[in-house]
Amino acid sequence: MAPTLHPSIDNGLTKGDPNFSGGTLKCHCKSNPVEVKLKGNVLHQHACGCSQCWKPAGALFSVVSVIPDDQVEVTKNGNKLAIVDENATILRYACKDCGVHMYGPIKKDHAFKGLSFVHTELSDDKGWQEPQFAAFVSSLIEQGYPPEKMDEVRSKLKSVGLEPYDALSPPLMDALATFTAKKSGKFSRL
Ligand SMILES: N[C@@H](CCC(=O)N[C@@H](CSCO)C(=O)NCC(=O)O)C(=O)O
Ligand SMILES: [Zn+2]
Ligand SMILES: [Zn+2]
Repeated sequence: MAPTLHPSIDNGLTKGDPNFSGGTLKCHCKSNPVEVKLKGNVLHQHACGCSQCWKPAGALFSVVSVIPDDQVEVTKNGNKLAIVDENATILRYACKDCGVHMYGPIKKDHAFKGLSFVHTELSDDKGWQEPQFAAFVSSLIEQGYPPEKMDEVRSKLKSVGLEPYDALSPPLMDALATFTAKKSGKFSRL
């Protein structure tokens, strides 16, 4: 049987709306849910197989994207939020009651500083950018997934139009590498 990647990609992707202007994320709490308003559409939406991104129950992958920090506003029950790991690059703010990650800014010196990681499946609004690729696919194995089933996972990702990578996509990896080269002064030698 084909593996369950994520409910929003298992049966094919839903195209986003290029004119979409944002919406509200809600955590899974039945009462007093945390709400986060996103004042625009997201960028670089992707499936992520890493161990740190929040995944819904039963899913192998997270679906995660970024949005500029100034387009993120906690609008309800922000007192329920706490940072999952203060030492991580992405400071993931999760609901202390249901565990859902609501937003994750990067505050340290980094190529993606100024962007927050978010999960648009927490919103009922329609039009969010569709996933563009699959990242950190081999990381599934680190979490106990059988290596011999990885061909099946990669085939299923490809069948829905998601190119599998074992890190981020090449343009994003190039952006990270460019940042590193600039920081270390390597560009001055070229
Ligand atoms: N094998 C590790 C990889 C974790 C990892 O590097 N994750 C990336 C992508 S998260 C969204 O795309 C990352 O940038 N992490 C920084 C952070 O999480 O703070 C694993 O599976 O844990
Ligand atoms: Zn909650
Ligand atoms: Zn991740």
